[in-house]
Amino acid sequence: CGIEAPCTTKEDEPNLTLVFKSILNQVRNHSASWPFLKPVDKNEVPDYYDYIPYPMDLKTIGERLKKGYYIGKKLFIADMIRIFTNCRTYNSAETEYYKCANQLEKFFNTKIRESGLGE
Ligand SMILES: COc1cccc2onc(N)c12
Repeated sequence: CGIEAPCTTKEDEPNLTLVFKSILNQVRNHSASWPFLKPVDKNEVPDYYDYIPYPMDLKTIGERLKKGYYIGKKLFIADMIRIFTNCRTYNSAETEYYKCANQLEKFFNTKIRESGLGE
């Protein structure tokens, strides 16, 4: 759907929630997703929230998806990218976390392209 080919009916509109759900599940199942499955635990990492004002994780994205928060692709992509940028802000480049963020972002970008959500 777009200006050149407007959606004729509701059915034509790609069911974005299904697409986001599929991408989220594939990202969650990736071997590099383990640091990002749930919010960083303040007890484990006491200063994390001093450096990261807008935390994000895959569990939170799943909850937002269920609530219908992602009415467009930009909101979904922004939350996912925030996971990676937060991780690269808090962790230095040689850490396992930083490497997981880069690997997972590469995988995510591929899924976005494959799904046709990319530009
Ligand atoms: C378990 O995840 C962590 C533990 C400790 C520091 C962290 O920065 N970014 C993370 N995802 C992270």
